[in-house]
Amino acid sequence: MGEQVYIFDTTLRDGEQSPGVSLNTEEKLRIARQLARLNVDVIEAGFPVASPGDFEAVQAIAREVQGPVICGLARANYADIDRAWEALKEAQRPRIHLFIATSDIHLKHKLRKSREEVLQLAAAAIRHARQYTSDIEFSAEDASRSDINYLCEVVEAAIEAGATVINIPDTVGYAVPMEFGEFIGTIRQRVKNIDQVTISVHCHNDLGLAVANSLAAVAAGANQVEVAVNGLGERAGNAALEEIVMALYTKRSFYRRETGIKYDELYRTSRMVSSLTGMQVQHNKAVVGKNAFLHESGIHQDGVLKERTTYEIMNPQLIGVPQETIVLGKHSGRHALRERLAELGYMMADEELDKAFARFKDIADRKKEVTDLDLEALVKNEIRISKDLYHLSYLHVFSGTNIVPTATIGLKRNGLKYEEAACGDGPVDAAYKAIDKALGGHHVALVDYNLNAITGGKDALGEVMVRVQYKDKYFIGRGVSTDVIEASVKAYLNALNKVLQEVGEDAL
Ligand SMILES: CC(=O)SCCNC(=O)CCNC(=O)[C@H](O)C(C)(C)COP(=O)(O)OP(=O)(O)OC[C@H]1O[C@@H](n2cnc3c(N)ncnc32)[C@H](O)[C@@H]1OP(=O)(O)O
Ligand SMILES: CC(C)C(=O)C(=O)O
Repeated sequence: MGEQVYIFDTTLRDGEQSPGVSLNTEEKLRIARQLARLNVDVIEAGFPVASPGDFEAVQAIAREVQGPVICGLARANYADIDRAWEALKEAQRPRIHLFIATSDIHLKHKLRKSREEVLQLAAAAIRHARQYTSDIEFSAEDASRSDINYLCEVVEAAIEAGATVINIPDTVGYAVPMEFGEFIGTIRQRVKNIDQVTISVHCHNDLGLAVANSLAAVAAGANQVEVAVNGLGERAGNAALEEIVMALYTKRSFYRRETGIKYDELYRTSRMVSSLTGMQVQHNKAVVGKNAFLHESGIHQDGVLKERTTYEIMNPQLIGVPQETIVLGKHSGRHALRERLAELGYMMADEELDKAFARFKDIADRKKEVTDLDLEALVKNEIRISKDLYHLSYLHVFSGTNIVPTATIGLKRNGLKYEEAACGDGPVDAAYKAIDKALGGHHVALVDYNLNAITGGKDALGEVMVRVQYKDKYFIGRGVSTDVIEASVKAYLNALNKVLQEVGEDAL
């Protein structure tokens, strides 16, 4: 096979810039460990100067995760670079990723600097970073809307100053494939010593072209692609890791390039990231969507039964889609549960498995068969790392036609009981108001409420996901039960517990 294309994963940095996504350090560590198992080449762990939480997560990943290069983002200024290095310095293979915009629109309105000033800033920042490490990536933000002559000048200066990876981002997803391929080709032709560095691309999906543009760049000679699991990222997201990897593999006779990715970890990684970020994967999403390997119509089913490849260009087993050979129900034990959860991407410590097992048995008593979707719903809360302060002791709700919905709630915290009652527009509203009163009021706003039936049938589990906001931070809470009011209460309490765990009593 041909030359390698390096997979640079930015789920933990640009991916976390998805509106509404906020991961804590433990959750980021879990994702980073899984990315290492997937064998990505680079993990962009965060933007250390952005917040103490970001710094802590990058430092924890740099200390623990071996194998991939661990990268931290910094603007082209010394304070950002010093902070990034402080977080990265214990990594086995650290990389500082510096960026500054090169398009006139960004220079004029955002940076308020001349072309010459930006070129000098970029070069000085790279020289400053070089004192810490020889692995320096430089990104020309908004490259695809930059004047190509100026862009080539900046890239040349960046290489001269010591950058070892040159990243050409399509920051606002403005490029189209043929144009972007030619753009990369021009940079390769014009820039002195470009063959001495890795050429990277970072494409956004504003026009739905992030994957197509990245592949066009690979065909034109780029050898690093920046991606995020499930296509997460700012606005419409980044190029989806699983789509790039499987396109390069499936069309290897065309691209003649390879990645080091362990394909059978792809599905697991997608599930884990979806659970931890709360960003659901759309059913018809390529490669990892629920429908990606389902065949609905008769002619297709007939074809697949005769020969799978009539309608499948990828083998679901290759990417680790679990094959359901064991039916989980009330007679199943811990081993079967652990195995199935691992197949779904949930590697559980013994204590977590015990909790999940107890919840599984509870549900299995009420449902004949516990499906993969039920299981995921059950364990999602177990793997969102948080220590609950308030626990639900009891819930009574009166609701119906022509009566005012009323809820009574009993909560426990450190052995103390908190009980309150409230009326509301509906039973969920009443229960939430009762919780708010029991906590003595708080400064957290409910911004999103979603109720899903996990599987069909009368005995379906209801999964409620809420998103709450405290200042500029979002927290996701989940609750699962065969009773949707109980699921709603659990979800809200789960979110409030997370706020309290991270922010402390100031939130009250
Ligand atoms: C394309 C991308 O995805 S870039 C990464 C985006 N990610 C983030 O922004 C992470 C979250 N951000 C944050 O927490 C904050 O924006 C911080 C902590 C990074 C900076 O906060 P603040 O210092 O308050 O600055 P603020 O964000 O309001 O403005 C950005 C400043 O950085 C400057 N700047 C922006 N990019 C760069 C750069 N690459 N190099 C140097 N300066 C830059 C802007 O011109 C502006 O400067 P000004 O204050 O002189 O006008
Ligand atoms: C920092 C750079 C690589 C970026 O995220 C972008 O340009 O979108």
